[in-house]
Amino acid sequence: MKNTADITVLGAGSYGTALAISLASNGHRTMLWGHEPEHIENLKNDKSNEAFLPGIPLPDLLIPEADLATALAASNNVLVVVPSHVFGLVLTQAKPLLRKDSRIVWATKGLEPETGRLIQDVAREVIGDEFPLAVLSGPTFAKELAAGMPTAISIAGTDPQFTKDLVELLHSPKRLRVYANDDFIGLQLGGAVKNVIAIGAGLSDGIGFGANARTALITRGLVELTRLGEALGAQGSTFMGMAGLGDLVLTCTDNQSRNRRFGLALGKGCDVETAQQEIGQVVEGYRNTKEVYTLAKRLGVEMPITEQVYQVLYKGKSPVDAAKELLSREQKSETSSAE
Ligand SMILES: NC(=O)C1=CN([C@@H]2O[C@H](COP(=O)(O)OP(=O)(O)OC[C@H]3O[C@@H](n4cnc5c(N)ncnc54)[C@H](OP(=O)(O)O)[C@@H]3O)[C@@H](O)[C@H]2O)C=CC1
Ligand SMILES: O=C(CO)COP(=O)(O)O
Repeated sequence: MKNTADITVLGAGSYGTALAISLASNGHRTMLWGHEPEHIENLKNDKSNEAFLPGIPLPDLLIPEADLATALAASNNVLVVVPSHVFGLVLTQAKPLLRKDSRIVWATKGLEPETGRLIQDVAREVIGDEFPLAVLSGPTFAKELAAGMPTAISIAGTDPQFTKDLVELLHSPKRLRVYANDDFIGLQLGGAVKNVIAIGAGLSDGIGFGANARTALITRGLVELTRLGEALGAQGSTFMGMAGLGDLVLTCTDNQSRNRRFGLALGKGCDVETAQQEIGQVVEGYRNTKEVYTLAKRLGVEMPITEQVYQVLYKGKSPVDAAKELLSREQKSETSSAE
């Protein structure tokens, strides 16, 4: 009993801990693995994750664990919640320790660094084809989820039974509404692209533009996401749900979003490095911008907002010049898919 769990979470940062708290609060024995033994020791001693979610108690059914082999032996359900740039690395470390019946789900939002491939491609390359895969995504600030505030997410995967089991594990009639979705690609893409648009919304607000500009960015950002998604084989309707519109609205409008705060700081004149340091947690959108830009170029999909955010982050363009370029684009039909 001691070393078994209903689910193991890999990644003891803010979101991994929030999801582990949620699962344990639902009555499921949940092992939470983190790569820093000292951090895990602190979790055990403090019975909270003071570094990432200060003041929020860890339920008794949440078991912090520093040994990856022990964590992976404990359960066949493995929820990966590390930043996208280390997803492949963590899965490579996990591979020899996985059980034959392991099933892998991730809450990581992003694409593979440099190539812009979907996380599913990274997973398949590292662990092969035999393990069921799934993704969970949606508008979920870790702090609110951990505090038990009402939240909704979506889950999709390669194996309907795994998706169903994950919904059962995570769903709580009191706190967390979980929707099953059948668009595995769409759910992976939404979380990556919204990070880029959230930086764009932050840039706009940082410059001093208003609600009109922010809302136009959200709306046209949704068009960009849908266009890219459809080119990859996702369903356009997915992006009207939690992993598209839902997450875009959340992260473009609320300062809990690190991506939005990053954009805000740049819009006010801060440089990339200082802005990242001040935030102190992962700003996925910084890398995602390059990844989404690369993917869009490869597929020949036009994404003007992404292109301008890329120019600001990687080419030294000023946020004001990027805004001017977006505004001065040629006139066009709002609904034309041939833009
Ligand atoms: N926070 C949120 O509200 C949400 C986050 N997400 C997504 O969840 C993912 C994780 O983000 P989040 O938890 O917020 O990020 P944080 O920055 O809060 O935490 C990241 C965690 O990953 C750990 N980590 C870094 N490198 C490695 C590694 N090589 N092996 C193992 N662990 C490692 C970090 O450890 P260390 O501190 O030692 O570097 C840290 O504990 C991201 O893709 C994010 O987009 C999705 C929805 C909501
Ligand atoms: O993905 C998130 C909320 O759904 C978290 O957003 P940030 O990474 O911008 O903080």
